[in-house]
Order: sequence, then C-alpha cells, then structure tokens
Amino acid sequence: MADARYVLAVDQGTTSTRAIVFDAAGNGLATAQREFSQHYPERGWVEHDPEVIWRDTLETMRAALAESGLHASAIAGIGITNQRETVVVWDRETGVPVHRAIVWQDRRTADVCAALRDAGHEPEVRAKTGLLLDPYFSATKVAWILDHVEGARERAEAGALAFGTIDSFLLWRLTGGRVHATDPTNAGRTLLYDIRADRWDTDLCKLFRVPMAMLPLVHDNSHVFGHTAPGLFDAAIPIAGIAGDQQAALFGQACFSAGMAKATYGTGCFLLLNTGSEAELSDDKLLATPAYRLAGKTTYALEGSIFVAGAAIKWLRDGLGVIAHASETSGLATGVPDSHGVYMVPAFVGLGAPHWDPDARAAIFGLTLDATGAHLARAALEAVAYQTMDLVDAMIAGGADRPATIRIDGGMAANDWLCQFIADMLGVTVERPAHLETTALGAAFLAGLAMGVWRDLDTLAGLVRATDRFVPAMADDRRAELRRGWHAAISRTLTTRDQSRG
Ligand SMILES: Nc1ncnc2c1ncn2[C@@H]1O[C@H](COP(=O)(O)OP(=O)(O)O)[C@@H](O)[C@H]1O
Ligand SMILES: O=P(O)(O)OC[C@H](O)CO
Repeated sequence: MADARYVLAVDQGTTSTRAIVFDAAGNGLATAQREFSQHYPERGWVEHDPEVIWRDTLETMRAALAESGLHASAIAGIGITNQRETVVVWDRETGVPVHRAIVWQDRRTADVCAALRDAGHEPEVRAKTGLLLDPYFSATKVAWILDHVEGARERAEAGALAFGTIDSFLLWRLTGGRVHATDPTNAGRTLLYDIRADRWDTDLCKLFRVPMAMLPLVHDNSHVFGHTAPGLFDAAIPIAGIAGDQQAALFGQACFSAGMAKATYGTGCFLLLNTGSEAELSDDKLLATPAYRLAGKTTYALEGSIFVAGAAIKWLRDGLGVIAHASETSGLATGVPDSHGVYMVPAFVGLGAPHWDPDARAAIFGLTLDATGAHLARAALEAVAYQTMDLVDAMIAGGADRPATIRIDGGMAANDWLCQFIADMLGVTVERPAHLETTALGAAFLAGLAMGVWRDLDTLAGLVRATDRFVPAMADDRRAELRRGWHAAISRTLTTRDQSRG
C-alpha cells in the first residue's frame, strides 16, 4: 500500500516479548511488552512454552498497533527479531509443537557436544559454521527432542515435523502455516548451516542427526517472507524482515562498516564486531556469524557471547529477593565505594566466550561477614563489565584492533553506573542511543528496507544517533587490580573439562 509508512517490529526475547510501532523517522510510537515464565525442569535445563510465546507475540503486536491508533493497512511491513538458537519442533499438519522450546541457555546436551569434540569433529564444524561444539547452539537440542519424544524421529524423517528457531515458528503461525522459512542470522546459529556457502550442510545434518526434511528455507534478512493470515489483523501485512536479536541490534545501531561494534545487555550480553564481507575465523574462541544478508550479499560479524548479564540481576530479584526491581541495582552500586572484594562469576548456565565451559556453575568469592546486598548487587553489575572486557581482550588477541567506540543497548544499558564501569574496564568509549530498543529498530529497518519505507543503508545510518557517551576515567592501577581479582575468581570457577580444551 503506497501510503503505508509505519513498521511493526516484534522482539521475542529470552524473558519478554515486545512489539513496537516505528514511524519513518525511526521513532517508536507505541510499545507493548509481556514478561513470560521460564521453566527449569532439571538442573541446567531451560524451557519456554511456544504457545505462550505465540500468544504474547500476537497480543503485543495487536496492543502496540491499537495504542498507535493506526489501522493495520498503515503498516508497510512486520519485522521479526528473536532470541536465537532456541529450538521449536512442531507438527506441520496441526502446527502444534511436540515439546516445549529448548532455550539457548539449556545445557542438557553438554555430554553430546563433549563426545563429538572428543571424536575430533570440532575443526570441521568450526570451519563451516563459525561456531564451536557447545550445547548453546540448536542442533543437539533438535536431536534431543527427536530422541526423547515418542515417534518424533520417524515423523521428522518422513517430513511430518518442522524445526525452526523462534522467528521461524512465529512466521509459520503468522502466515497461518503457509511459510516455513528463516534467515541466515538464525540459520547460522544452528550448527547445521555453512555460513560461507550459504546453505544447510548435508554432512553436518548427518553428524548431528537432524533430518533435512525438517529445515526451513533461508531467505535474505530483508525479504517479503509472507503475509499475515486472514483474521489476525484488520489487513494482511507483509512480514518483510527477520534477524536474530543480536544481529538486529547491530543493524539497528547502524554498524554497517567493518570495525564497528555493538554490545547488547539483556538476559545475556553479546558483543558483535562487523567484519565486512569475510567470515573471520581466528583462534580466539569467538564466533564467526552472518550479520545480515541483503540482495544475496552477506556481511559477517565476529561475536563474543556471554550467557548471563541481566539474568544475574533477575536472579538477585527472583532467586535471592535482594531487590524488588532491576533498576534498584544502580542506587545500590553507587551507595558503596566498591564491591568490598566480592566477585560474582555468573556461570549459572556455564560460561560462553571466551571460556566455553558448559559445566562451570556460578560462584561468589570474597564474602566477609560485613558484606551486604549492595556489595552483591555491585559485584553482579561489575561481572557484566569484566566479562565484556574478556571478550574485547579475546578479539584483540585474535588480531582485531581495539574498537574506538562500542555502541551499547539492551535493558541493562539503562544503568548509567554500569555504562561508565564498562567504559572504564574496557578502556573504550561507550556510546548509548536515546532509545535502547535498537534490536526492534533493526528488525523494523530490515522490514522497511524491503517495503521501500527506507531506501538504503545510508538513509538508515542517518536516523541513528548516540546521545550519551561514557569516556574511560579509571586510573590504570585500579583497573589492573580489579582485573586481577576477576581473573582469580574466573580461574577458580572453570572446570577441568574446559582447561583440558586449551
Ligand atoms: N536499570 C537496570 N540495571 C541493571 N539491570 C537491568 C536494569 N533494567 C533492566 N535490567 C536487566 O536487563 C534485562 C532485561 O533486558 P532486555 O533487553 O529486556 O532482555 P531480553 O531481551 O534478554 O529479555 C533483565 O535481565 C533485567 O534484570
Ligand atoms: O534474549 P537476549 O536479548 O538476551 O538474546 C539472546 C541471544 O539471542 C542468545 O543467543
């Protein structure tokens, strides 16, 4: 529709689902958000209910649209962005999932990954996918469902079951079961996708025992994937953009040139550095991953993945009851001069980059009888910065230049004290945009590009501006002292299996 100038983005994250209506200037006009339940059926397992995710997605999309006062026909396109790697397997006939979604944080397949590593498969897997053999990624979770749900493997081989990451499942539901597709940023996190050849890999599917008949088609990130089914909205809306949430944030931060980096602080923290048209695989334990594919041309990123950032704050709130709201951590952290020697290593679901230790578990070091909740809150925030520092160190050790600035976003980036502490520990200027919803904005950009709301990347870059800058200010000896304390705590948390991996 020629006068449709707005874009509706849905950001299906690990802890909440939100929908935002953006105008052509990139302003968020209306937002709706729902937090949803996490299921922890066993130690180290994390599951989501796909029906709740679908219900929340539809409700937040409808609520944001209603709040904006716009008719559905004014929406040029829908952009979907999502928690990545999380696995849904559903019946193609009924659309019903055969199991709860197994979440990216779930560690149940750690032994399978270790066995594949011991059998010498990691170099081949890494060369093709840019990833590592870790339970974080989708493939072993898909196989787990096929092996544990009665009859699933046979039905999958016969083509009766579909696998998708959350984007793919939502696309399926939004199109009324007509479209089974995804994009390279999500496909590239499964361990089944050759990121340079840009296709599902037959050998990897055999290795991980995932039938190819289950896999979605892979299209460019900015592409008309399909239209919403009759009855969902007052008009059929094209679904015109899809990207995994971390790549969407890179896009929403307009990190379009090689060397530009962003870090998103949500449940986890993910630092992505644009590496241009090359997928760079160095020996630094970071990941090579598609950043976006436009008109058939892929731009890649180097990624450092931290599994727990805001999740540690959520634990302080829900697990310990030390705080009632995440935002209280700011006042607590500034109310004490330091963490009083307390270090928290938030390995609640193992450790991601650069350690890749699925068996590590969280630990708190340095407690004395006069330690308080404020020290704990401060240690939880500090750990987020220390982990980011380790990622930047790994990038530099792998041959990358220290980025001049890092653009940050995500729920935790609202915390000014944390932003300054990150700048201090990284020795890098941290830039924060006025609106922290850059993940949703990135999905909106992708959809709007496909529908002609925006012409090109330069137009998008012109819409993105940093409003806050945090410049490193900490004395070198203080930074060195904190680094030492953190590295001592980390080395006491790692398990033997990780250390043997070198
Ligand atoms: N002011 C704050 N200080 C510290 N942490 C915060 C603050 N506000 C939100 N958070 C944390 O940020 C996370 C929410 O960020 P969000 O980007 O919505 O996450 P996700 O997309 O992963 O669900 C939660 O884990 C919450 O505890
Ligand atoms: O839910 P988030 O925003 O922490 O993102 C989760 C990541 O996509 C996992 O890889």
